[in-house]
Amino acid sequence: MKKSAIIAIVGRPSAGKSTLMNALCGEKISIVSPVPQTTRNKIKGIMNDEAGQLIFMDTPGFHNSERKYNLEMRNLVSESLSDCDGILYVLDASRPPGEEEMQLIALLSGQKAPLVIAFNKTDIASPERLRELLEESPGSLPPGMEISAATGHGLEELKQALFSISPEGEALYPEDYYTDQDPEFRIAEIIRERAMMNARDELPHAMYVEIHDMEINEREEGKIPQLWIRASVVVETKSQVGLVVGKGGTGIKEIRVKSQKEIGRLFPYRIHLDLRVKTNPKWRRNDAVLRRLMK
Ligand SMILES: Nc1nc2c(ncn2[C@@H]2O[C@H](COP(=O)(O)OP(=O)(O)OP(=O)(O)O)[C@@H](O)[C@H]2O)c(=O)[nH]1
Repeated sequence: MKKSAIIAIVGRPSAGKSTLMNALCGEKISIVSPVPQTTRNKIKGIMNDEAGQLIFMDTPGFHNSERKYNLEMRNLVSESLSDCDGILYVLDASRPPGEEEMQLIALLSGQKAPLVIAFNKTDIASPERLRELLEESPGSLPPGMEISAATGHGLEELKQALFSISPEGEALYPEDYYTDQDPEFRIAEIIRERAMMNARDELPHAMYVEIHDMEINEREEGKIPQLWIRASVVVETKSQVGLVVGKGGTGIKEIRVKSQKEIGRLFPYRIHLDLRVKTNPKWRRNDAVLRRLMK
């Protein structure tokens, strides 16, 4: 009998959860960025294997902070843990463990779901300090496995460990599904990722993408139809608009052209992206916007 499980991925911001999920699922599902805390949503990646199907819920980066934005994140982490069959805890071997790591370990020690622990980034650092930390923790935690999401080291063993904690069952999704995200969401994520790559230091967290309109236009016989998208990069202040637009509009043009190309790889259409930049001051303190972004 095959296995079937929902696995929540937990770990500090930038531990490499998104990179790992992409490596395991073989498709670009959750956005990857060198800036911490880019995963705002509960995104599912689906891995099909001879042994069965694992559905990953990529939880947001866990942050020990009282700010409203981060509190919403923590609630999401706890929510994800309560409706899963197993938990994959990813630790970053290249960073010293801080207060956040201690809190996560405490949170995970109290969970009912079986746990697999992975020390990531072992291509650049040794996980010895993290190993000691787990051994010292009062809860009974399983030993960590050494992996590198970047090089693929240890990923086969990790898959086996995940299947070993998974219950038997029928696959929940057809095998050719790799994500259940809707196209609008994927498009917004691609544009957001592009915009973040272009942005400077403080900007990324102050930005989200809104899709206003999408339309498929049939063209002449024999030509692929056009997918027309109207979207905005939304920032908090006027000065940030300038940063995104860039000198003579070069910044926003680059975001538009590169996003268009990437969206074109996902959908069987010729893509036309109409992209603007607008402001929505203080959106990070606005409950309605936060709820929509975290749906
Ligand atoms: N050297 C090395 N770098 C890695 C590895 N895995 C991830 N990274 C890098 O670490 C950074 C953060 O990776 P992400 O996958 O975005 O991390 P995350 O845990 O999903 O981050 P949040 O979305 O903020 O929670 C990126 O620059 C990755 O390229 C690894 O195994 N080795």
